[in-house]
Amino acid sequence: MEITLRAPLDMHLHLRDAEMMQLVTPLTTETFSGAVIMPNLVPPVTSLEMLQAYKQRIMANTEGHAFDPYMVLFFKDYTEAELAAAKDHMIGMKLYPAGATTNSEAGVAQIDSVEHVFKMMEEMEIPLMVHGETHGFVMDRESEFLSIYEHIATKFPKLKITMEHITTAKAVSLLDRYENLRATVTLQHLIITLDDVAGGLLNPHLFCKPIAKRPEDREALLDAALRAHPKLMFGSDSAPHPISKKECCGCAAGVFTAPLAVARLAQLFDQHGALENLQDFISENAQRQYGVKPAEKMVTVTKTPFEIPQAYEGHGHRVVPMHAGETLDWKVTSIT
Ligand SMILES: NC(=O)N[C@@H](CC(=O)O)C(=O)O
Ligand SMILES: [Zn+2]
Ligand SMILES: [Zn+2]
Repeated sequence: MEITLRAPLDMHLHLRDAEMMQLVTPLTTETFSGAVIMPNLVPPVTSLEMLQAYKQRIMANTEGHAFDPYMVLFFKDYTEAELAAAKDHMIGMKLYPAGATTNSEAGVAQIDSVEHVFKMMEEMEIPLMVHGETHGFVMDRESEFLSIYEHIATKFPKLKITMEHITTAKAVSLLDRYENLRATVTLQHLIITLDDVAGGLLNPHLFCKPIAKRPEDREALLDAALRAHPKLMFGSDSAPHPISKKECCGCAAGVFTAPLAVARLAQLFDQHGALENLQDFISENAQRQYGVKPAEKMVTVTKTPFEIPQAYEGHGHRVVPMHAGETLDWKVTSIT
């Protein structure tokens, strides 16, 4: 059994910089036609110059694969002139509540203090992407943030807002209530719950922000993905960290899934008899939501064993993927 996917897109991806970027970039550009490149570098991508230089560094590491990096500016209080200059070079701006996740210290402390930026973005048709978590109790952070999404969506009805990496049933239900809200969902949040992270022996390689939630949340996310809800897009949130930052005390948040994402999604959709909806979930929904026309790429995935390595190594780094050492039932077998 096999399926051929046209132009897979990853609408939420961390490629990092320097040696780590050199190691992980080809692992995405091989199987994806395009990806939304998150700007939480150190320091974050906060100017057109930084964004263009970062794009060039990425393009120097695609190993010749056809690939479009959809660049993103780290949200801050920009002037109208700065936004106007950057607009055609980016797919949107990413808002991080200060301190909510990895490298977000330069994020926004008071969201109601930046509404004038939302206004400009709405007028200039610049999409807003959001890491939607409060600083509350870890399991409630996303739910508590939903009223902020509702407030922004209502006050700025023409602003397109992406709820990044949603993890709760309540977030799924917002998609049908607000025209201008859409969302990405990761691979891991369709598969795991908090039990897989911390219910037995602690698994640092499944620790990410937002933390995986309850079985009923996973069910709602999976149901929406399997029926390719038109406002839900695949965004891996593949977030590599060096092994020394994961297997340690004070583990960094982030799950590395880029090299297995397409194969694992095919396995998941097949298990649930929904393979025919994978094309929409992994590409068409994003094309329609963002109006992007991705690079041509046909990726054939076959029901055949795929041994996931214990780690991906190179450029002085070692990164452990999700499902390390396991064998998947599906594998990418041809890319043209
Ligand atoms: N998801 C994560 O757990 N980590 C991401 C940041 C983010 O997307 O919140 C990272 O950059 O490592
Ligand atoms: Zn995030
Ligand atoms: Zn992320």
